Amino acid sequence: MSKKVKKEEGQISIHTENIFPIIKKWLYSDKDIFLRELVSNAVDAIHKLQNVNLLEGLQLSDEYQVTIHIDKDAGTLSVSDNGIGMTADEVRKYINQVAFSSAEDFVEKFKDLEDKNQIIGHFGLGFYSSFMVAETVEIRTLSYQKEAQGVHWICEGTTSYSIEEISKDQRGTEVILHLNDDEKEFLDPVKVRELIKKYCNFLPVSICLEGEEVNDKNPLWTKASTEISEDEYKEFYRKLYPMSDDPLFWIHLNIDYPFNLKGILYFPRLTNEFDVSRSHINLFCNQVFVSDSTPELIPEFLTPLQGALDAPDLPLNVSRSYLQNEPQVRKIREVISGRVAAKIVDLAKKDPDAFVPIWEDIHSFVKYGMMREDKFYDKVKDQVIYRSTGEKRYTTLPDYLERGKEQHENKVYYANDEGAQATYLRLFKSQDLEALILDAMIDNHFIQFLESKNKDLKFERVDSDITENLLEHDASKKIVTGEDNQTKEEKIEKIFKDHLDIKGLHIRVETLKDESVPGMILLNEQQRRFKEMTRMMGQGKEMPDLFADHTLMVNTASPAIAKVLALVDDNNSETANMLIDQIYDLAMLSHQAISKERMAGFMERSGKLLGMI
Ligand SMILES: Nc1ncnc2c1ncn2[C@@H]1O[C@H](COP(=O)(O)OP(=O)(O)OP(=O)(O)O)[C@@H](O)[C@H]1O
Repeated sequence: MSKKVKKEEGQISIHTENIFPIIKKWLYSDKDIFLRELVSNAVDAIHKLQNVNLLEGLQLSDEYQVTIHIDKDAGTLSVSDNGIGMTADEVRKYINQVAFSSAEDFVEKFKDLEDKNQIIGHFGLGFYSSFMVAETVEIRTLSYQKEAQGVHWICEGTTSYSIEEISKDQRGTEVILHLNDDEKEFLDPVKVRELIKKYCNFLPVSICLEGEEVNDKNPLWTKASTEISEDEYKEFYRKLYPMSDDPLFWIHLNIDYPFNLKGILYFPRLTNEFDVSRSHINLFCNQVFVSDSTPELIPEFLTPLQGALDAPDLPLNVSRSYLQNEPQVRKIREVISGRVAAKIVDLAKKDPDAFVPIWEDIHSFVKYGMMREDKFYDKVKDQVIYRSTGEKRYTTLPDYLERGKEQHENKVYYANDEGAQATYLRLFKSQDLEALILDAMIDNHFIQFLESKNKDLKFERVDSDITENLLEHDASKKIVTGEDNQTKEEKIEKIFKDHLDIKGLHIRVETLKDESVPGMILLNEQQRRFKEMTRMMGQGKEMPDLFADHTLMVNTASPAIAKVLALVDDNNSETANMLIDQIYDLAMLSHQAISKERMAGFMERSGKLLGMI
């Protein structure tokens, strides 16, 4: 029981005389948080009373509430609670000694520190932060204890305080801030409401401003996922991110061991306006908002995740450097990565068709995550799906390889530009060969990565070589013609080589099963990849020419090639050469790689050829 005080004046036990101005100046930029601190203290006081209530069976049955009151005439803002209250001794102990000695520690520790931003996170500001906006602070409090006497404490922004007994009927504490002249914005209910919404929106106790409850006491993450409908998840998302489209999927975390972590993480629908490079998670500590910029809590590849995380074991004034060095934060990241992987597996297995549109939105992140984290790779690798030219629009890699086992064991044919590689894809299709479409920015790296993970696996772009399956192997077609003892193939090769005098161009003559394509360009897979990589990395430097080395594959099955031969036999080399140029230019055009010089010739020649029909 506290000893009786009539009126007492004393010195707050701080040795650093100028502590108030120093801290005020240092913390100026983040002064809003005083309201969060006071409301958190009020909620704590209510929790303490609830605990005592349970332990001592007091059966205090009031509606617990924190009330914020603005008195414009008096220039005050007050935060009241009907919590546990304080006796005079407790005020001396917790306010004069505890609150102020932590302030003193703070000054001692950081007085030489240059970077002010680092300071805020290190210090539990607590009650003391009131002095950032108020010169004079009063506390009026009545302890829950029987026969407790009301206490009035006042401090006018110096190290002096006074404390005296008052009559107070209602249990609990009222903290009254006499706002400084330049802090009158905190007398505006709109501003105060905005601050409560920001910092205290999900606190578990009613917070009232001007007679109205402002907060949502039971945010969705505090409920069991089994009790929440899909619509409720979406509604909560809209509450956090108004104006956003529905999220793609979400994960509800409810972890008690080895640490406490609750929350709902949403994978958003990504639009052009969405900034994928910064963190979007709201971090809470026991439902008190802490920060919306804590990229350390989320694996880098999951930066787009949105939602709320409540980590009660982390300090309220959490700092960047704390998060970077805290082993628990690493574990949180691992848990999140594991849960996202599990969710992806679940979505893919449960409804493969519904998974497709989700995959289209998330695949780049998943692939990036697989390259960054082995564990993540192992968990999701069998769920990765690829767009395919086959009957089913999407396939997994094992399924694709299984289907093509006879024709191309361990080899994956792919296209990364359906337009430019249309001829090749058509050829593949005509022979019932399936190719995958890997046309995202990340796919170049991802292919390389998959090959390094699976030593037997080879990816070949459809235009990198002519697969055996597309070739006609009929020996009778290789019969020697004419007097010069050449095969038809040798003859065609010579005609093309003699006329197309282009640097780095090789001619290869084949007979395809399909006769519709007279010629196509082949680019060696490894050379092309190497050049593409060099291009990607060598910004500003001279770019390697992807076509410095290329092969024109001439298809003897095509009537156009037969025509070239006939024209040569007829000694009409002028028209034969026009056809050869046209075949080469068309093949280059399909790669969008025809040179400016050749383009003019191509257009002119096309006109002439049309006139000859
Ligand atoms: N509204 C209140 N009702 C009852 N006790 C209070 C109230 N506000 C503050 N106190 C007491 O004063 C102490 C000091 O408060 P202060 O906010 O400075 O630090 P804290 O809440 O302990 O820690 P933090 O720095 O994390 O806020 C509290 O621990 C509590 O015992």
